[in-house]
Amino acid sequence: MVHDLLRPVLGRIRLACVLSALGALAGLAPFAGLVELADALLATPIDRGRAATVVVLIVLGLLLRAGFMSAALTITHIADVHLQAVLRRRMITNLGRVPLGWFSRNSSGRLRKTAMSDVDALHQLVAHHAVETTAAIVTPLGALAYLVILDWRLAVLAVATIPLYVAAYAWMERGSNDVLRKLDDSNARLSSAVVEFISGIAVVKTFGRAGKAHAAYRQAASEYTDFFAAWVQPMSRIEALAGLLVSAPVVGLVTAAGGVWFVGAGWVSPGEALAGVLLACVIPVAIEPLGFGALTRRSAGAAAARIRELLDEPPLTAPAVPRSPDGHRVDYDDVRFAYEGGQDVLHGVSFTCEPGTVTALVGPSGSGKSTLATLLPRFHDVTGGSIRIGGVDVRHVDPASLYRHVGFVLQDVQLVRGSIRDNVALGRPDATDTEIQDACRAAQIHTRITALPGGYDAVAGQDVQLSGGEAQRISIARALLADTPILVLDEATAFADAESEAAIQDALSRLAIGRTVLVIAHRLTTITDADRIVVLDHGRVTETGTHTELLAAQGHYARMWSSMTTGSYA
Ligand SMILES: Nc1ncnc2c1ncn2[C@@H]1O[C@H](COP(=O)(O)OP(=O)(O)OP(=O)(O)O)[C@@H](O)[C@H]1O
Repeated sequence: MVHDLLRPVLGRIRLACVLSALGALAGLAPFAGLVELADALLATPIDRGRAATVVVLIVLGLLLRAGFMSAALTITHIADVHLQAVLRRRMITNLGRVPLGWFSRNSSGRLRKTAMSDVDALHQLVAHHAVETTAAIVTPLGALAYLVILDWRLAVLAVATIPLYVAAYAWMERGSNDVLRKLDDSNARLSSAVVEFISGIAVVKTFGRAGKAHAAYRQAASEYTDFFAAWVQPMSRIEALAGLLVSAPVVGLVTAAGGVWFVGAGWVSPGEALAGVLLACVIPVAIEPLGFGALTRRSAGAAAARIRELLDEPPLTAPAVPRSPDGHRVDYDDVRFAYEGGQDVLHGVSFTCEPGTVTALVGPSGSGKSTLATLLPRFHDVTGGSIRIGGVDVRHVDPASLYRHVGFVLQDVQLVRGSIRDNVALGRPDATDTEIQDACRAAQIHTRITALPGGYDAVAGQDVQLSGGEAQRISIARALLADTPILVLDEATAFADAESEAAIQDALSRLAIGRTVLVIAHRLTTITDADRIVVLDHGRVTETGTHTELLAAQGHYARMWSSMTTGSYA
């Protein structure tokens, strides 16, 4: 999976690995040089010429190592920047094509994490991991090969303490899967206690249960700490001891003692024994990055999975030969729909919105009003039947041009990070200031904007925090300016202050003039003038007609109307 994501930079990473291997080998040259130097200095008389040449070669080796390594890291860092740009571009392109309903399921926090942190998590992998791992493998292998060439016994001596270290680690790791599973369980209990405590804090406090909720969190936290400490304390002692076995002083001491013995036995020269000691000390340090590498691979793997998921999100299907709607009549024809993996929430809904009329969807909470309305701008695609605009199935209209026909003002208004002017002009970036201001006047938000310190240049979310009602009026101004012939509106419910609500209703009425409007009605009082009311219940149309007709029919709507007067319509 990770490999697949790295494809655009694999060639560069491979080149960097070759350079890193060459750097690692060049880094061993000084050790070979030291053997030669020792031989030259211990010779009688001292071989000055050879010693000088060897010093030059040692310096050259060090310079080559630095040169190869920095070239390798430069290449991988450039590759990393390139890959980040490629991945972010691909993510944005794909997110621009996924159905809008996808964004309701996925929080912007999650998206931001993937686009920023997860892409960053690949940095270690691309910029450092391959280069450092190559060096970590080539350095000890090269060192051992060199020692074997000098004398195989030196190679054995150099790695003498490593089997003990591995044995200590294996002993420490025994049964760790079981322990890690228990640790995970304990961690999950702690996380859920934290989430419960934080997300429910308002309710918990209101009902005076803060102490109890806090106690549950404290208990989960102390269980986790106790368990972790019980597992980690003996391990850290063993780890410290095992670490000693591969530490430079211990390795140096063991190899020096062995070296003295080898020289005494006449197997190696003093210079060769010295190289054995030095290289034995280098090996544990050189292989250290291999341990971190596992961690890097694991976290990059998890990040890659999340990135992959975003990139693989299927786009909204686009027609091979797009068709243009003929007029603005909207037909729902036997529409069925089920959310992913769920049961049908709409069971064959049919009705028509005539051009220039207002159609209101009413029904109890959960009856499918929002689902039905948002199928028109293709937040999701129907699972059965069809929705047509001007006689053309919405799936046969080019997605980009669909939004020139259908606009929407929903309750969950998204303001982009930019000036108020940019936010209003989102659908028509070429709009003049006068047009923008006219739209804002009609949407009852102009006066509020001009009262802001920066006016139309104030940046939403930075210079100014707009209330839900204000943000909705901005989105109404946006829809007015975009001037789409068909509109999906979600009637305001959530705003406590009556003035703001009246302003929104007034703005919505202006917006509706002359368009084909489908409005999700949460209260019946606001839609008594609608040209047509479609009553939904459990995903089915139970009645349609005008307010007067439906009251006269004395059916579902009439019952809702009368219960509303007692305040029980949801
Ligand atoms: N994103 C979703 N994923 C799965 N099921 C969903 C989703 N959104 C809504 N539903 C389900 O679809 C059904 C219809 O919901 P919908 O929001 O369309 O009803 P509604 O009439 O608009 O309700 P309300 O007036 O409370 O907004 C409900 O059973 C709801 O649980």
